[in-house]
Amino acid sequence: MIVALLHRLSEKLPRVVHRLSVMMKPQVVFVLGGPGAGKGTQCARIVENYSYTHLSAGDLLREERSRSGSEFGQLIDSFIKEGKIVPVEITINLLKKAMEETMKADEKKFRFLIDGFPRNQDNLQGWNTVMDGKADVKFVLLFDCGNEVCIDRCLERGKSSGRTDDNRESLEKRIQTYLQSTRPIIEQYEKQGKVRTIDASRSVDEVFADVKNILEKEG
Ligand SMILES: Nc1ncnc2c1ncn2[C@@H]1O[C@H](COP(=O)(O)OP(=O)(O)O)[C@@H](O)[C@H]1O
Ligand SMILES: O=c1ccn([C@@H]2O[C@H](COP(=O)(O)OP(=O)(O)O)[C@@H](O)[C@H]2O)c(=O)[nH]1
Ligand SMILES: [Mg+2]
Repeated sequence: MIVALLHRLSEKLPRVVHRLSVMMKPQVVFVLGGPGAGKGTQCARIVENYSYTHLSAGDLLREERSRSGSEFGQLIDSFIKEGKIVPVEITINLLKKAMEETMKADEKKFRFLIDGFPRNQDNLQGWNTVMDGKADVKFVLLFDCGNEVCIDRCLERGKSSGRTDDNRESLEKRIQTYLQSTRPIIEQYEKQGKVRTIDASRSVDEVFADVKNILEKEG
C-alpha cells in the first residue's frame, strides 16, 4: 500500500516540478494587430473568462505620459500623435515593472497578455535583452483586419476616447508604422510557428469564439 503510494507520487513528481517552475516564470502571450483591430476589446473578454492579466503597452505609456514628474511625458506625447514607436527602454521598464508588481501581489498571476508589443525590431531586441530567460513567450495572438476596417473603428472610437491619435492624420501614420515595422516582427514569429491568426473583421462575439478555441487548445 505505502509502496504503491510512493510509486504514484514519484510518477507525479516531474509534472509537479514542471508546474512549479512554470508558475514562477511569467507566461506571456503577445497580442498584436493593426490599430483598432480589437486587441483591447478581446483582451478584456479573455480576462473575464481566463486567468490572465492584461497589460496594454499603449495604456502604460499613456499613464506614464500623464504621471506628474515623468521625464518622458513630452516624448511619449509626440511619438503617440505621430504614430511612431517609443524607444524600448521606456516601454520595457513599464512592462517589467507592471509584471513584477502583479506577481508580487499575487503569485498565482503569472499569465500575461501583453497587448500592442513588440511593435518593431527595437521593441523585440529590448524584450530579448531585458526579459531573456525571465519569461516564456507562449505564442502571438494576431488580430487580422483590413486597414479600412481598422481606420473606421478608430475614428468611431475617437468620438469618445479622448485619444490624440484617433484621428485620420495620425491613423494614416499608425497604419504605415504597422505595415512597415510591426508586420516584419509578426513574420519572424510566424517562421517560428508561434502565430495564431484570427479574422478580426467579424463581430466581437465571433472573434472571441475563435480566441476561446485557441486558448483552450494551447492550455
Ligand atoms: N469585432 C469588432 N467589431 C466592431 N467594433 C469593434 C470590434 N472590436 C472592437 N471594436 C471597437 O473598435 C474600436 C477599437 O477596438 P480596440 O479593442 O480598442 O482595438 P485596438 O486595441 O486593437 O486598437 C473600439 O471602439 C471597439 O469598441
Ligand atoms: O509598445 C508600444 C505600444 C504603443 N506605443 C505607442 O502607443 C500608440 C498607441 O498604442 P495602442 O496599443 O494603445 O494603440 P491601439 O493599437 O490599441 O489602437 C502607438 O501608436 C505608439 O505610438 C509604443 O510606442 N510602443
Ligand atoms: Mg488598444
